[in-house]
Amino acid sequence: MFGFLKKKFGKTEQAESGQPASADGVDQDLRADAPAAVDEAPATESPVTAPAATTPAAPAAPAATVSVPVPVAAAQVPDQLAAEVPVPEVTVPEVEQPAALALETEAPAPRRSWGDRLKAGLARTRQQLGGGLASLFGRRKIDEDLLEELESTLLMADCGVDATQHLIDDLRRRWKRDRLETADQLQKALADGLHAILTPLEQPLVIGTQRPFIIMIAGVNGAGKTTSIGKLAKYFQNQGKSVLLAAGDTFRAAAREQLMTWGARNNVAVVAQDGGDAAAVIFDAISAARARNIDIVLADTAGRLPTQLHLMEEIAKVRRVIVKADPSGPHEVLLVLDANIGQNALAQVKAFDKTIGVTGLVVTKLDGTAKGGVLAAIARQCPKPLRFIGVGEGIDDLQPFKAREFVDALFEPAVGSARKGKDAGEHA
Ligand SMILES: Nc1nc2c(ncn2[C@@H]2O[C@H](COP(=O)(O)OP(=O)(O)OP(=O)(O)O)[C@@H](O)[C@H]2O)c(=O)[nH]1
Repeated sequence: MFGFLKKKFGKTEQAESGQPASADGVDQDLRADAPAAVDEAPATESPVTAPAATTPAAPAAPAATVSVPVPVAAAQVPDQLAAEVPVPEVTVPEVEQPAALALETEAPAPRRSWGDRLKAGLARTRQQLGGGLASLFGRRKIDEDLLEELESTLLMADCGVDATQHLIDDLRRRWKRDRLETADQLQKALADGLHAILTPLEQPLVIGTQRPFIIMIAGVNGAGKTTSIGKLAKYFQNQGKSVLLAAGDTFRAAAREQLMTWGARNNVAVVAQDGGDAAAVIFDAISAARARNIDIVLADTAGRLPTQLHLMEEIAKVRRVIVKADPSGPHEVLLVLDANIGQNALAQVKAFDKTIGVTGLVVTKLDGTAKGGVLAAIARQCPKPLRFIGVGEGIDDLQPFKAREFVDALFEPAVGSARKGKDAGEHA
C-alpha cells in the first residue's frame, strides 16, 4: 500500500569513502614480541613511542622523555604474514595535556544524568517520530488512514520497510484486540511494539576471564571508532579494569594523535607505531598488555568502506594476526556505526560481519540525527548485540544500550513519564 515510500526507504544508500596514512606506538618497560606485518604492507623501521599520560587533574609538568631500547623477538605470526620487524626503540614521552582538555578537566560542566543526555540526544529522532505522531493524533480518531500515515512517519524516521511493516501490523492487531481509542493508547502500543523489537539487541558486553580481553573496533571512516575507544577506556576504567589502547589506524596520522590524546585523558598507555601497519601495532599491543597484566586491549583500526575490497582484506588479516597473538581472541569485534547513515547501516553490518565476524555494535551520533529508527531496522534485518550507543562527543556520552530506556526517551513524555523510575535504569 506504500509502494512509493517502501521503494524510497527500502533501498540502502551508498556511504562515503575512506582514506589511508600511518601510525606510531608505545610501550615502555615491556618486551614486545615482534609485531606481525601484513604481507603487502611490511612494517617500517620506526621508533615506537609510549606516551605516559599526565593525570588529567595534574598541572602541566615539563615534558620528559625516557628512551629505553627494547629487544624484539622473531615474529610469531603465520608465514604469509610474518615479516622481520626491526627492533624498535621505545620512548616514553610525557604527553602534554592539550589546552582544551586541561580546561575541560579544570572546570567540568555540571553533569546531567545519562537519561537526560539520552533524551536530549534523541531530540531530532523524537521530533521526526513524535512530531509525526502528534500531528496525526491531534486531528483524527484511529482508523486505517491514520495507520497509513503512521507508516510513513516510521519510514521517515528510518525504521526501514521491514520493521515498519512489523510495527504497523502489530499496532493494527493491538488496536482491534484491545479496542484502542485514544492517541495516548495508540502511542503507548507503538512504544511497546518498538520495545519488543529492540529488546533482543540489549545484550551488554561482558568482559570475560581472558586476559587481556581483546576488543577489535572496526567501521567506516568517521563513524566514531577512535572517539568511542576513548569513551570505552573511561567506561572500563570505571569498572576497575586496566586498559591499553592499540593505535591500529595506521592510515591516518591524525588518528594516532587522537588516540594518544584519549590515552592521556584517561591516563592509559597507547601502543602506536610511526608508519607501521595495523597488524604489527595490534600484535605489539597484545604482547604489551600480556606483559603488564592488563585487563582489556582496545584495538583501533582504520576506517574503510565495505566496497574497498583491498582494505577489507587488510582488516581480515588484522583479525588473523590477533588470533596468532592470542588464539582465543579477538574476544569482541565491535562494529561502529554512525546513526546518520540510516539504512546503509544494514549493508555495513552484513559486509563487516562476513569479513571479520562482528560480535557487537556501537551506534554513535544518535544525537543530532533524525534517523534513530535505524535501530529497529537493525533489530529486524541483521540483529547483532547492540553493546553501546553514543549520544554526544563527551567522554560519558557512550553507554550500554537499554531498550526500555531508549524507547522511553523517544516517546517522552507521553509514554516514558508513566514508567519513570520503574524500569528505566539510570547509568550515570
Ligand atoms: N555528536 C556526536 N559526535 C560523535 C559521536 N561519536 C563520535 N563523534 C564525532 O565524530 C567525529 C569522527 O569521530 P572519530 O572517532 O574520529 O571517527 P573514526 O571512526 O575514528 O574516524 P576515522 O579514523 O576517519 O576512520 C569526531 O568529530 C567525533 O567527535 C557521538 O556519539 N555524537
